Amino acid sequence: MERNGDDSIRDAVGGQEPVLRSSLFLDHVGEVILCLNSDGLSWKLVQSSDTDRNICFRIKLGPPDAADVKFSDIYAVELIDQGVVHRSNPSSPARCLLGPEWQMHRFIVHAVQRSKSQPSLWTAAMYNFGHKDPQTCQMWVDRINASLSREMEDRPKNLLIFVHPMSGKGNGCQTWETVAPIFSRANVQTKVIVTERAGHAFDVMRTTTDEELRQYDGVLAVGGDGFFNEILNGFLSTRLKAAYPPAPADFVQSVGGYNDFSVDEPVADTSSHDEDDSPLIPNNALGAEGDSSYTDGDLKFLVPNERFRLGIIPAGSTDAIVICTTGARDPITSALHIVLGKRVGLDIGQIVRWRITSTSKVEPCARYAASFAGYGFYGDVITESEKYRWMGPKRYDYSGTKVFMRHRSYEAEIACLEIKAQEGTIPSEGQKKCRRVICRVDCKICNAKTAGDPNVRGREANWLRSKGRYLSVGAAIMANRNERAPDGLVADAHLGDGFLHLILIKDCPRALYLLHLLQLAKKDGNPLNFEFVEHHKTRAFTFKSSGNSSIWNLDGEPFPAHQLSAQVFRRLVSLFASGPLV
Ligand SMILES: Nc1ncnc2c1ncn2[C@@H]1O[C@H](COP(=O)(O)OP(=O)(O)OP(=O)(O)O)[C@@H](O)[C@H]1O
Repeated sequence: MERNGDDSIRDAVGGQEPVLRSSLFLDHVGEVILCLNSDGLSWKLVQSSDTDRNICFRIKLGPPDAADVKFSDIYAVELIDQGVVHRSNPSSPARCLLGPEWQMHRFIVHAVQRSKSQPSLWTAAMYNFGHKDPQTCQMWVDRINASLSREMEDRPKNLLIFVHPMSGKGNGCQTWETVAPIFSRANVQTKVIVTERAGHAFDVMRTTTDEELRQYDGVLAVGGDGFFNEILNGFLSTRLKAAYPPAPADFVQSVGGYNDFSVDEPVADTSSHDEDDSPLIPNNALGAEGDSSYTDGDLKFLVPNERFRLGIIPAGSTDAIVICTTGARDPITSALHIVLGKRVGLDIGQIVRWRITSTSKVEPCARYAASFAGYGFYGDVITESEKYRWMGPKRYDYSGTKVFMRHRSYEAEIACLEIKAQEGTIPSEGQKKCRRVICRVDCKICNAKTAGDPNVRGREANWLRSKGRYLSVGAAIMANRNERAPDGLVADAHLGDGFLHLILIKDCPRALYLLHLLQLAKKDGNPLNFEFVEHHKTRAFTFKSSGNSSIWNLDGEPFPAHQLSAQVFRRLVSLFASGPLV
């Protein structure tokens, strides 16, 4: 059957009828038929592959003849000055087909391109189209912008940005300068604060009025996990109204006088976009009216708040939160997640210190952690590494080795809330057994509307207890993948399932502990499969040291605590990210 021009256009757009089409010139490709479809743009080279015009000595020249870009991946479109449009790729090693250059009126479509070998790694692609008629370019820009307006609803327009200049290798400002053009192209207004000292971002976040905060769609940290933790704590310290974590009766008695312990189910099932689809939030984190968003009239900013998101542009020494939430440790990838308005709900751990030392008086102090809380080895490494900040990221290797050689263990009492065995897992089809599922984009476990564990309520709560000498106690709120632990501390921990993973490493010979650490450092390793390792998936735990002083590590920052209790708030904050494509 004879094919006409419209058939080939329909082929180029996947069979659907385009809303608009024109013949334009695409830089480094040639003359293309550009189509505006309901979900994006597509184009096809005029008179292309049948004559193999852009294949020279079997070498493919330039971008593909036909391609498409979804509106959901386009973050900006702009008219630019009249200028050169190249016919084919001049940077190609084979330049035999390099045609003429044309002076044209032009517009650029800015979009995300995913790496084929590593889909979590995104680059900012530019498609430079030209036409001799400026009106045609203007019309395309207007039509694309009109189509993008539907996508824009969830994209940020105004952001508060904190830059830690000394983060990681000391290039926080440089990292921000690299990604700033992405924000200006996407028309995002930014207020940038370069921090002058530790605690600066915390103070600003804590003291910014709710009314002022409402002007922003979110707050970004250009820095590492510790810096993000500072912003998170400044944000939550005055805004989250929550009861203390649930605890066993003897623990409550030991810190006597505080009755505000939550023994209710710590999560409520509501959902994200309609009434039945807002974030899964702690009952006890709701405002007095039980409303989880802004209250009209009093301009109060209540948490959780789904519209308002936090974000991270990685510039730190570890960047585990970014790796777990975007799948890449790359500032450009993170910036693109942010301007495209990606969203993922993050579980947040609330850690309440009751006593700093065994002799100090009871003074509850709540802190929040997004990724990890650890004691023993982890607390010692962070304490030691603070002395060597000048070394940059290498300080962790140096301090880790020193602490490993010391091989100290600590006596402590730990209790964690028992959960039903199948909670947070997806039953395999046709099988009774539950399979382990790694958290990734559109994770079914994180999006599941579970009602929580009824056993958590009141007196039915069952506490599992452990007492002895430990090399470390770790509570992983997310997998904590990083360059030293490619699968993280707990490979199948989830970003938004409402659980943390408590890992108790009991005292054991140094050689065995080394085996555990080596498994952690290995891809597809099995660090939890040792007799001296106890692993509990839980919603809450308590800890009491038998020694005098002890240091915890919260998201990579030291936190002295002799006695503490902790709980997880399911999807308490929203982050500009979509989860990793692991
Ligand atoms: N201008 C500043 N000068 C000194 N310290 C700062 C400044 N701004 C922030 N800080 C502190 O530096 C600490 C560490 O920052 P950050 O997390 O960015 O770097 P990192 O420790 O190198 O990275 P990571 O946490 O990923 O290991 C934060 O807790 C923060 O309080």
